[in-house]
Amino acid sequence: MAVATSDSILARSLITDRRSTNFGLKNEVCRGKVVPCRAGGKVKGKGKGRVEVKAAVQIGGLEEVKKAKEEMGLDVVSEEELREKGFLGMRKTKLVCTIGPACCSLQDLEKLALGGMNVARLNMCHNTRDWHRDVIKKINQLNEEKGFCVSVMIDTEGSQIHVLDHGAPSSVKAEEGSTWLFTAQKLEGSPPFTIQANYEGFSEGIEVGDELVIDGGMASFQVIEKVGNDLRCKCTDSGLFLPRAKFSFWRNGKLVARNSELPTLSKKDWADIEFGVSEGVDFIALSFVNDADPVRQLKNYLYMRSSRSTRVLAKVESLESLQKLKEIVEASDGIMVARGDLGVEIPYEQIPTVQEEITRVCREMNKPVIVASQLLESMVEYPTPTRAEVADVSEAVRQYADALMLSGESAIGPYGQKALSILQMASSRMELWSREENRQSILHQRRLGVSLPDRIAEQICNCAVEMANNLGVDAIFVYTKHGQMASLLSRNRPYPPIFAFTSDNGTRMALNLQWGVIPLLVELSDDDMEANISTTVELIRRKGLLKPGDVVMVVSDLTPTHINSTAFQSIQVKTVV
Ligand SMILES: Nc1ncnc2c1ncn2[C@@H]1O[C@H](COP(=O)(O)OP(=O)(O)OP(=O)(O)O)[C@@H](O)[C@H]1O
Ligand SMILES: CC(=O)C(=O)O
Ligand SMILES: [K+]
Ligand SMILES: [Mg+2]
Repeated sequence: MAVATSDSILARSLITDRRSTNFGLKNEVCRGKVVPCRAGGKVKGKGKGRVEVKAAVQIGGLEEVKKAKEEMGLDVVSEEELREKGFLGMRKTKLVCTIGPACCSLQDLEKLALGGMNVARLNMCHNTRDWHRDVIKKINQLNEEKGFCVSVMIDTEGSQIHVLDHGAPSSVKAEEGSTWLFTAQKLEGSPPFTIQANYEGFSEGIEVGDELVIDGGMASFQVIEKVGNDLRCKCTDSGLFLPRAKFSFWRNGKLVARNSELPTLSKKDWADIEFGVSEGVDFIALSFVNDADPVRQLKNYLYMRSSRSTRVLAKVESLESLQKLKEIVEASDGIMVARGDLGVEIPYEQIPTVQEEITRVCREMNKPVIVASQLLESMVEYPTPTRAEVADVSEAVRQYADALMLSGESAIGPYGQKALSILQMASSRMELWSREENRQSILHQRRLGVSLPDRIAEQICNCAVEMANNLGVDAIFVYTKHGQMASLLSRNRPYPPIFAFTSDNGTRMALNLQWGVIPLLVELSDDDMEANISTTVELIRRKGLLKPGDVVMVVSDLTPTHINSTAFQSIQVKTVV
């Protein structure tokens, strides 16, 4: 298959390559007549356009178009966005909100859904299972009754050395020069100058002279004496102990790595996972993954439980996980760059480059990536973000992260909805900017590498996106069972949005996390691709969202059940009439 430097060559090479069975393409690759155009040229009807694409089938006029079930189509938020901003104006970067006491009522959840929340995250570190169950119930209710499409993620507690909740007051101050006892012994109440750790072995291997850092720099201590398993420490840099403050130990400027001693999946985590499976959550995010083993273990478990539609995300938040990044990405269904805890384990100044690297590896290996923590941290208290926070959000969007996440900003802050609208506006703005930037220096797919197992599907999607960008089509329609083709298209970060039609609800909810993908649940035929195309185009057209002259690129990978059926993998360009 030719990789061309201009759309016309690409388009013609696709059209003339009708025999391309050696590439696994049994169907026609592309239908239509293409004349040369400049990159970014817009295809619209016949007028003065430099490109003319004729639809092989007159969409909309077909008698056999099935009456699509309204309730299964487009979610209300995407529909409204499309109506207001058109195809190109649709936001591509997905938004995750952590649900906490500040936003757990049905009304608050609805406002977040309306504000563009794609995934609701429940952090199992906090609150009771009944509380989490109640939130999940409300989200399901909103999806079913009001036409939203919000996926649910649970985030495990994982094992980490931290300060036990010390009850009121919520924070304790350590002054420089003061001496403190750190212990894992169970104590009555909160004795002064004493800090309780959650893990008995917290001081194993720690020596006098080591530095003990709280929350990655909130406060620092020097170990001056070891008494049994307890540590007596002198405060060298004053600061606060917040609830569940994290410990890290440093020696000669290097982290004394401790995470590998702790299980990634504790008994409580397994119980939380069991809870998540029984509640039918869409994603399970594993905290403190150090290598691929716990990810594989959980995926096997889900397979055995016949809960294959639950996707497993690995949180990268330890030094160890960075050393095993590729195997973790490969084993998981997606990654979260958990910058909060990562900042406890590596020096702050390394976070931006580490984030960029993780984002790059995920895209190369075709796994969605969430950038999380402190995106708009000051909004936990204040109604406006700092300019630096907006710049950080925009940088993550420019890096083409699949999703951005709010933590305390939505869970406990009074300005959660506003924080969400800032993520939404900042992403839309930066997406527009990057699109313009890319038009000038077209991103070559070579940069993505060719590392994926399904090379045919990968190549089809790469070419389809290049063609879609060059032709300036309005939307890409893809028909997919497990979401593979939709995610391969998303990986290329096309200019137009990707409407992914699937008959599998698990696939629909998982695709909610993928950049630029609008997942729709529809009944699809395994054998009749033309019927699928006309049904779905009609679904969007009847809502008044596709107009005559709009151009849709159609990509499919549905495997037919009839051996003689020709529909296989195909790219088609269709003009709505
Ligand atoms: N369900 C909840 N109930 C009460 N408080 C919550 C809840 N979820 C989050 N919070 C609060 O919001 C803050 C930020 O939430 P978040 O869950 O993102 O914490 P985190 O420490 O970044 O995550 P992790 O524990 O996974 O590292 C927490 O410190 C906690 O106070
Ligand atoms: C999100 C999370 O777990 C972190 O940033 O540490
Ligand atoms: K967690
Ligand atoms: Mg964390």
